[in-house]
Amino acid sequence: MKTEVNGSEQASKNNRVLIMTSVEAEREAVLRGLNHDDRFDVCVAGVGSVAAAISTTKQLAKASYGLVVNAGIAGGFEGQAEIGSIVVASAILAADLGAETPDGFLSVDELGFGSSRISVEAGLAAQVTEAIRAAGHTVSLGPVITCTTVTGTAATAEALSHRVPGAVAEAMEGYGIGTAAASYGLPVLEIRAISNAVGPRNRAAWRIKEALNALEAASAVFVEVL
Ligand SMILES: O=C(O)c1cccc(C(=O)CC[C@H]2O[C@@H](n3cnc4c(=O)[nH]cnc43)[C@H](O)[C@@H]2O)c1
Repeated sequence: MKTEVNGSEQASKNNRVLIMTSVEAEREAVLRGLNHDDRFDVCVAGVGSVAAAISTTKQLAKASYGLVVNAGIAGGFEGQAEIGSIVVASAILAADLGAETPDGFLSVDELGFGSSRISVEAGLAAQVTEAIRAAGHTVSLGPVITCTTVTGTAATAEALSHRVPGAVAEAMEGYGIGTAAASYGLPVLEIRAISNAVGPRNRAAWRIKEALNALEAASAVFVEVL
């Protein structure tokens, strides 16, 4: 739709935001942070890229948005994102989409079958990061990887951080949600709160409550910047 502003015709911007989480507990944390702002729809995507891509596509077919955000909890890479902190993706990468060879991993890009990378709006990601920091929270901006399998050994954690230098966090839906958003020509962001360290499996050490509190705090910032 075009509107007349100060005598010049400008495209009116759709300011509605679709936020996709993996599970209901994350959705509730985001809703608490948003404080009933009706510019935002918050939907459960399911776990894993495929479920998330399908759910996102279905929601995008039902209503019109200007931005899609994947929000939830995640594993943080050692030295990059501590438990209870927040990460904002500078890019979303499908880190295990490709082929294993005796000489190492080949991404789908290297295989010539597409792209394992979803770009985010760099300016907006930086703005959200700054706003979260200004609100007094610990936040890192960096690549967030999407994996089909939650990492459970130090060897896999190390291989992934070599594969994606500077990766700050690992989750399971960003690439699927980003692919759905891109198919509608929409920008995407991925914002996660860290519940556990990426490495040897220790489910008892996951700090889900702490991460959900951080996710709620990050979501309160969305109201001002998105
Ligand atoms: O048990 C609960 O109360 C609970 C509450 C909220 C979320 C959960 C989940 O298990 C969410 C699964 C979701 O979390 C992401 N995630 C978290 N840590 C990792 C990780 O180390 N590696 C990969 N993914 C991680 C992921 O996106 C899952 O879909 C439970």
